[in-house]
Amino acid sequence: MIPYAEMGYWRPDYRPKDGDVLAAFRITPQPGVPPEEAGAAVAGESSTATWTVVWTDRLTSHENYQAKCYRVEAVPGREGQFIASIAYDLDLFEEGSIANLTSSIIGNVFGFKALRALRLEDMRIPPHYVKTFQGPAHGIVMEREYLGKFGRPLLGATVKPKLGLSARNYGRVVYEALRGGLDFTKDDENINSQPFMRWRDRFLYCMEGVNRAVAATGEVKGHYLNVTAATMEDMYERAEFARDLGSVIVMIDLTVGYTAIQSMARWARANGMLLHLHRAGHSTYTRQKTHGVSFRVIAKWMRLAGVDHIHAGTVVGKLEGDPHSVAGFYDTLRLDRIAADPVKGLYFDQDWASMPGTMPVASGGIHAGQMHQLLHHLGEDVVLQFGGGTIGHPMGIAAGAAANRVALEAMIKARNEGRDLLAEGPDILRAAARHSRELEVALSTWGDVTFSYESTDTPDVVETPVSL
Ligand SMILES: O=C(COP(=O)(O)O)[C@H](O)[C@H](O)COP(=O)(O)O
Ligand SMILES: [Mg+2]
Repeated sequence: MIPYAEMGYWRPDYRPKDGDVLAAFRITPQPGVPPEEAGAAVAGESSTATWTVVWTDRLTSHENYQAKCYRVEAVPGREGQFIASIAYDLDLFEEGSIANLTSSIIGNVFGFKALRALRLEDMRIPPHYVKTFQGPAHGIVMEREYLGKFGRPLLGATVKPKLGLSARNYGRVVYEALRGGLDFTKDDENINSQPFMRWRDRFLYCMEGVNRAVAATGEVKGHYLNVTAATMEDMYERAEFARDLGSVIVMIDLTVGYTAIQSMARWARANGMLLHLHRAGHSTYTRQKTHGVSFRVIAKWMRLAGVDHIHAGTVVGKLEGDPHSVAGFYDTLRLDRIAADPVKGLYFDQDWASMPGTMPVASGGIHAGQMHQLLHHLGEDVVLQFGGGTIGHPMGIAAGAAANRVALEAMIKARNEGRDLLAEGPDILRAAARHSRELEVALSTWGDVTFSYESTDTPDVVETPVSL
């Protein structure tokens, strides 16, 4: 076997071009494999190479098409781990196709024997390639304009229990939560069209709940109707029915796959519907810190693919995610130009070339008592999604919704007055609760609930000095 480094995939002299796609891989070579050879192998296997030289290379502009590992650096404090920086010529990828991009970048290479583990930490998508994607069907600015809601995070709730409610009872939860003060309710990731509630019945009762809540409050409201299904034909049928019923938003799960997501994004733009993406399944490959794909890369791909919303972590809730890397995910989704920042796990500068932003959704074990932390960490352009933290309220669902709305508005007012949310947050909440029995009960029920139980996860903070 000819070493990949000798085949031209290790090129420490190479200077990336503006139009190159760049990737930062965390590599853990097998014992005895030099890190430069492991980096070259990743470059080779994710671009043109096979295990030996083939004569047909000479029929192509081979050197141009070879991905180039141009830097390998040891990760301080993590023995045996290195960051390999790899550049890919733009000609290697089909325009506007996440499927094609990923078949190269994460295609074969994660099973490669020369490596014990491999993690795709970040990518730089050059504006030349960004411009070939549709991007979010509408984006954050248009979403706010459609909804007429400005200056605060949006509020939502996932209907619980996840499975088993009949359509009529499900629609009652939607109505109660929306009339109580939320902007959105949401199907859970695994609600599709099961025997206990078929999709058409769910859509009808949910939209009845939405319409009654709109009439009662005078606000635009929505329910994310999950159109995830076995085939594109089924998804289109469900989405069209949602549109015909007057829904402002539909939802899909990450499990449907990249091509289906891009198709639904195109449909959502053509039909004036917001598109919500639940990242169901992502932790199977994002959570391990030495193998898999970082969620910041998934976030980047999904902004390109064209979703308006994506679940991106909460910092304080029940699910994994440290504050620095969650900040990196939110920046990736919302900002137009992002500077490399190793503390946030951002390895490269990223220029989105005015592609609209995707609204991050914070969901998973959050409640009104954390409102100061949520606003502090996550900012304003975010959907705060309280499932148990609405539907579990002792006074009922509408009361749970009201508690969240009062807590949010109190916190926005305090922020606008320049108060220190983290230091004064609990006092601000207690003061607001003097005028809101719903918030008072929410705080006494969940005020002490935190999910800071010892996590054995290594924080996903980047210790490497790598930046472009
Ligand atoms: O059902 C919920 C939250 O319910 P609850 O509010 O009752 O905890 C969402 O599916 C998860 O938050 C997904 O996680 P993530 O948003 O991290 O992808
Ligand atoms: Mg869920």
